[in-house]
Amino acid sequence: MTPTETAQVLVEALPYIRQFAGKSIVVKLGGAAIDRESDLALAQDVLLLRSVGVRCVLVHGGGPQVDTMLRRVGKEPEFRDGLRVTDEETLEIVRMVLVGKINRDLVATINSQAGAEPVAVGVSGEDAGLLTVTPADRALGFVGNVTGVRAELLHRLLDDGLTPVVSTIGANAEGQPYNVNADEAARAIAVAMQAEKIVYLTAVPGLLEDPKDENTLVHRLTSAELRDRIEHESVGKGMIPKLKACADAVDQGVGFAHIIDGRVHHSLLIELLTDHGVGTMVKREASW
Ligand SMILES: Nc1ncnc2c1ncn2[C@@H]1O[C@H](COP(=O)(O)OP(=O)(O)O)[C@@H](O)[C@H]1O
Ligand SMILES: CC(=O)N[C@@H](CCC(=O)OP(=O)(O)O)C(=O)O
Repeated sequence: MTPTETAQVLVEALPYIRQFAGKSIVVKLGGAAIDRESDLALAQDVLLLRSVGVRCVLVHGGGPQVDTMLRRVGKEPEFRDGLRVTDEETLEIVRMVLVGKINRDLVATINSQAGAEPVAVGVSGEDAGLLTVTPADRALGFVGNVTGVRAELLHRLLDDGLTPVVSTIGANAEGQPYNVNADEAARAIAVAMQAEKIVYLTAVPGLLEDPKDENTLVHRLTSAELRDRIEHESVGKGMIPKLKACADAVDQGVGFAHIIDGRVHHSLLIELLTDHGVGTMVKREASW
C-alpha cells in the first residue's frame, strides 16, 4: 500500500469516527471466536476505538472452554434450548473459567497493547449488582434471566477512561450467583446503556442461509425478518440465542446489531470504521 492509499484509509474512517465518538458500543466475544492471535487484534481495535472517543464495553462468553473444563473433571456438558444445565458444581466451573481464566486473559491482552496506560478492568456481573437475575427454569438449575443492569457502573468506568471487560455471571437479590447466557447478557447491557450498536463476534461470517456454506451470508435484515428466521430449520443451536438477542436489542432501542466473524483479524474495525460492511447487520426498520 502506498502512503497515499494508507492516508485514504484513515480519511475513510473520519465520518465513522465522527458518528461514533461519544457513543457506547457493546462488543460480545463468543467463546468460539476466542483465540490468542485474534484476541490481540481485537484488543488493538478496542484501544483504537477508545482513543477516538468510542465508549467500548467488551462482554465475553466461553461456552466451549467451559465444556473442555467440565470434561476434564469427568462431567458431560448438557444443554436445553442452547442453555447450559447448571448444577452447583457446574456453576463453580463456569465461574472459574469465565471470571478466573477468560476474563483475566482478555484484560491482560488489552493491557499488553495499551502502552504506558493499562485501561482494561475486569468485572463480573456479580460485582456491585451489575447483573441482577431471576432463575430461568428449575430444570436448568442455576441459570438466570437478566432482570436488571446497573449501567451507571459501566458508564462511570468509561467516564474515567477505562474499558470494562464483563463476565456474564449474575446474582439474585440474595447474592446467589447464576450462570447467564452471554449473548443475552450482552443484549441486556447494550439496552441498559442505550448503546448505538451491539456487535457479536463469533466463529462464522454471520447468519448463513445454509450453515454449511459460508458463501450464503445474509447481509442485512430487519428484526421482524430475523424473528421469522429463528424458528427456521437452517438455524441451529448457538445461533438461536444470538438471533433472539439481536432482534430484542434493536427492538429495545439499540441502533444496530451485527454478527461478524471474530476469526478475521480486525473485523470490528472493518465493520465500524470502513465502508466495507462485514457480516450480518440487523436494524429495526427496513430503511436501508
Ligand atoms: N444459520 C446459521 N448461520 C450461522 N451459524 C449457524 C447457523 N446455525 C447454526 N450456526 C452455528 O452457530 C454457531 C455460533 O454459536 P456459538 O457456537 O454459540 O458461538 P459463540 O461462542 O460465538 O456464542 C456457529 O459457529 C455455527 O456453527
Ligand atoms: C446459561 C448458559 O448457557 N451460559 C453460558 C455462558 C457462556 C456463554 O454464553 O458462552 P458463549 O458466548 O461462548 O456461548 C454457558 O454456560 O456456556
